Amino acid sequence: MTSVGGPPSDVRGVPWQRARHLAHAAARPLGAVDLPLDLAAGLTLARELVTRTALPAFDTSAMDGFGVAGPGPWRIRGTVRAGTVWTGGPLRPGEAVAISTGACVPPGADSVLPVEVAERAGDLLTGPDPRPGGHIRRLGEDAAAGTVLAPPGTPAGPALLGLAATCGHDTLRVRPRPGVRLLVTGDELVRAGEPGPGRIRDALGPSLPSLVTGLGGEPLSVHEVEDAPGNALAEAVEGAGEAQVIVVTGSTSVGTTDALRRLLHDHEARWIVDTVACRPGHPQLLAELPDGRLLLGLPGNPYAALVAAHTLLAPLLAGLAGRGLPALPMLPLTGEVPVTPGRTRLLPVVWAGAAARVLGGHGAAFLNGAALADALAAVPPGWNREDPVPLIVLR
Ligand SMILES: Nc1nc2c(c(=O)[nH]1)N[C@H]1C(S)=C(S)[C@@H](COP(=O)(O)OP(=O)(O)OC[C@H]3O[C@@H](n4cnc5c(N)ncnc54)[C@H](O)[C@@H]3O)O[C@H]1N2
Ligand code: MOO
Repeated sequence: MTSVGGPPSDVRGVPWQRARHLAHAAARPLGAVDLPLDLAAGLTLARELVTRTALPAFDTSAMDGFGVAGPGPWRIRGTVRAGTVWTGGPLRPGEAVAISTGACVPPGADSVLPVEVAERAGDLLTGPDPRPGGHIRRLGEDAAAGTVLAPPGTPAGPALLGLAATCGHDTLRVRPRPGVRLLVTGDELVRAGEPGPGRIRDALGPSLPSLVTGLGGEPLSVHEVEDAPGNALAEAVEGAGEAQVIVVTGSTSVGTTDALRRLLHDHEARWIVDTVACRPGHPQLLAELPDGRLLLGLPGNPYAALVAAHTLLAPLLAGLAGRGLPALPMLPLTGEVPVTPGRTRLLPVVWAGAAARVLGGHGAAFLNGAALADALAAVPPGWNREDPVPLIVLR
């Protein structure tokens, strides 16, 4: 493919894995903000998570039963419930307290006897000889105070939020979701009902916002942009405002209406990727505008656009959020695997035991396979049938 504006040849026809790395490296992480835990959900840690207290913060009973000192039988001196502290002084050998799971073990108690194995008659307790330390979660046995529990770049998922609360944090320092403005080009597109002759339904306006959200971005708006005449695309790019990323769909190819490459040339954009050696999705592109905004061009064909979003947008948003390049698990493939010489082939797959099975319905304009897929397999050029392939997990 030729392209207007003469991007350097080393960014053209970039190998698929290299394209991912280039997109990730092009992103400078956004500034960090302190947010309450609920608002930090789904964002990315901008600094390490350190526990403020030891975990657990006190010797904790792991069972409902009796805290006992030394071998039995024992005399029960009282009760200690979760949330309270025993104030009756250290237990001496032969003494016990009734204790709840989660309660603070009194000093002197060296194990907890679960209620199921204990026999109580009044304040007399008997039971099997306890294992020293049995059923006690010792102060600091999970982590000492000040331990680093998660590095910067960790997503603030449900477990991390719970962990942060456990550690005594009310807020987290996180990087916000990168804002993404979506510009959908194509005069042939209609937005509702069945399309008439020569017209087709816009498949990308309805699908890209949730895709952006799933990749960690903030979809700001979807604008429909006229192909021609005039400079509607340039105006839309100018007007895209605060967005860190502008995604343009369609207009990536070399037809007379494909204004995007001309626009990048006119704006003296810095090319990062100009076409990727993959199928579909070959014409995708990524460039940095002089004001620092990143502009991503996705091919108009819907499955090609999806593939391209997972190739360039996912690493780009990860980089802006301060995350690492998304990891790609590997599995062998079953089913019919079309290959394209010299190009990575992106194919929809479903989980099939210890392998992934290739689905049909993956023409560049057809989303049927992708709609049913658990993942996209990235089959590299020169692939051997037995080799595991990298997978982009969709669900
Ligand atoms: N001479 C060449 N022509 C084309 C090449 C090429 O290398 N040389 N590459 C082909 C490939 S591969 C693709 S992919 C497309 C990319 O085209 P554009 O990104 O410029 O997109 P359009 O031309 O506007 O549209 C392509 C196709 O997709 C349909 N479309 C567009 N937007 C949407 C949408 N939002 N929802 C559903 N369908 C959409 C559009 O109607 C076209 O059928 O270029 C090839 N051509
Ligand atoms: O590469 Mo196009 O993106 O096949 O349809």
